Formats: sequence, structure tokens, C-alpha cells
Amino acid sequence: MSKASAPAFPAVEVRGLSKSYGRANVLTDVFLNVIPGEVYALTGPNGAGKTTLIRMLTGLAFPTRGEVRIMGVNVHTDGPRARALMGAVVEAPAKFYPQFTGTENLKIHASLTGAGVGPGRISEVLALLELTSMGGRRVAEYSLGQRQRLGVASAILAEPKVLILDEPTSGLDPLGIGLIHRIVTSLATSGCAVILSTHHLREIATYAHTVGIMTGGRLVDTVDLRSRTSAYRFRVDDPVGAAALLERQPYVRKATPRPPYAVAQLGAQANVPEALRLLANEDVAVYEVTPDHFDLYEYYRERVEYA
Ligand SMILES: Nc1ncnc2c1ncn2[C@@H]1O[C@H](COP(=O)(O)OP(=O)(O)OP(=O)(O)O)[C@@H](O)[C@H]1O
Repeated sequence: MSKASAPAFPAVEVRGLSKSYGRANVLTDVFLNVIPGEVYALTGPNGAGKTTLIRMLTGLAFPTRGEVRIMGVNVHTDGPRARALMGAVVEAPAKFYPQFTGTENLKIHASLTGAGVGPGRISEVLALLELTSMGGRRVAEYSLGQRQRLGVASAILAEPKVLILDEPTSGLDPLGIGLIHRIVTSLATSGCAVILSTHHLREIATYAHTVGIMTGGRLVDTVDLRSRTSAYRFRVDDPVGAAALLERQPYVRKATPRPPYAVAQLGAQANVPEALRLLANEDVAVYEVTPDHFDLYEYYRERVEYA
């Protein structure tokens, strides 16, 4: 997020969430916010607590301490109202009645949730998930990936304000993964807050806005990917001096020397010529300027290894 962006009302608010099973603490003091239109990815090694956290977010499990609010509604004290605002797939693939067709299952889901689902909506979500030709077939005949996609169809059926997905792309082929990316991105663009768990870091880096890294039941880091994408490295004769100069500019969020480069997080690509003019005016020789691609996988590896 930029320095100038206005604070938005959080769609998902997690405050001091902890969970113990007997003497084992599986979640410890987790705080996080997800705003409307944001895609928040939770990641971390096996057993880090992602599914436990997601189960708490959806009200499927109760915390030992702390609270979760969806659009301001407490999930654990006002469950039905909170659940009416969210769509979720937890423990994918979602459970369906195998003897009924995909369309029938979605009708059952719509009637159970009590949310208003218009007559054309079921065909619409089946088409979105590329399941139109499967809609009339019994779910027992669906492949794992098709059931996975039907799960996402049921989660978005009632046009939720918050979408919660536990490993939505596991078991999907590359085209299925691309499809889920497009759907998540388009929902977020229309204002839905999305929180999902994943192990696919390079894939998530292309469309998540924020990544929360969990280890040992704690949220150990939150990475704002939007600020990372506007970093540029300038190969210069004086990286320390250039970084100090850049750091003082209003359009530079942060600048650090990384010899032979000065690396600067700029507000936008449009600021590159301005930065070049500044360095030229101050007699800094610039040999090249390139985007400084953030490697989420490398960052994660270091963060988890040294957590
Ligand atoms: N019902 C339970 N009783 C006791 N311990 C549990 C229970 N459910 C989960 N745990 C423990 O909580 C920890 C976190 O599990 P969780 O499934 O949330 O991890 P995860 O990050 O989703 O892992 P993965 O990446 O393997 O899906 C694990 O050590 C697990 O053994």
C-alpha cells in the first residue's frame, strides 16, 4: 500500500487469536487484517497452523483466546450472521452428496445457506469454474480437480464479501490453477476480501497482495507484495551516496545500498526517469537500471529457516 492510501475498514479482523489442544499451543496470539479487495495468502511449513487458523476464521473451531470479525461481525458469538457474509472451502475438496449432480448440490448449498441466490446464478458459477458440461453429472463421477472447482463454485455462489479458501489449488492441473487465480483476482477487483492458504509461493506471488508467513503457530512475518513490485536497482559508481540521495525524495519509500546497486522502492515506474535525473544532476554515474524482482521463495526460505 502507498503512503497516501486511506485506511480501509477491515473485512477480516483477527485479534490475539490463540488455540491450545490440551497443553499444545497450535496458534499463539495471531493478529491480522484483510481489507476489501485484498488477496491475503497464508503460508508456512506443514503443521504451522494455517488450517487451524482458517477453521477459526470460518467458525468451524473455537479459539482458546482472541476473536475473529467478518465485516465487523464476531464469527464465534454471531455465527449465522458472519457466515452469511462469507464463502469458504475448508479441508478441500469440499464435501458434496455424490449421488446428486453438481447443479443439485449447488441448489442444496444455496437452500442451506439461506442466502439469496438468483435463478441464473448456479449456471453462472458453473460456467465461471468451467463446469457447465459437468453440471448435470453426479458428483461421484467428478475427478478430484473437478470437485475442487465445484467447491469454489459453491463458495462464491452467494457473492460473499469474504472468501476463505484452504489450499484451493492443490490437486489442480496448471489450467485449473490459472482459472482459480483469475477468479480470485476478479472477485478481489470487485471488492471481495480473499484469504487463502497455500504452499505455492511463486504462483501466489503473481496475484496475492499480502503474504502472511506462519511457523509454529505464530504469524512471524507479513509481506506487502505491492510495495515490493515497485523496487528498482540502479547500478552506480557510488551505491551508498546514491541510496542516501534517493531516500530523501518524496516518491521513494525506501532506498538501501546493495553494492554495486542502490535499491529503491519507488511509488511507481513513472518515477524512474525522475530518479535518473536526480542522480545525473548529483554527478552519480548510472550504468543501468532494472526492476528488482522480489523472490518470495528465497525470502520465505530465509524467514522460516531463521524463525
Ligand atoms: N484436533 C487437534 N488436536 C491436536 N492437535 C491438533 C489438532 N488439529 C491440529 N493439531 C495440530 O496443530 C498443528 C497445526 O496443524 P494445521 O493443520 O493447522 O497445520 P497446517 O499449517 O495447516 O499444516 P499443512 O501445511 O500440513 O496443512 C499441528 O501440529 C497439528 O498436529
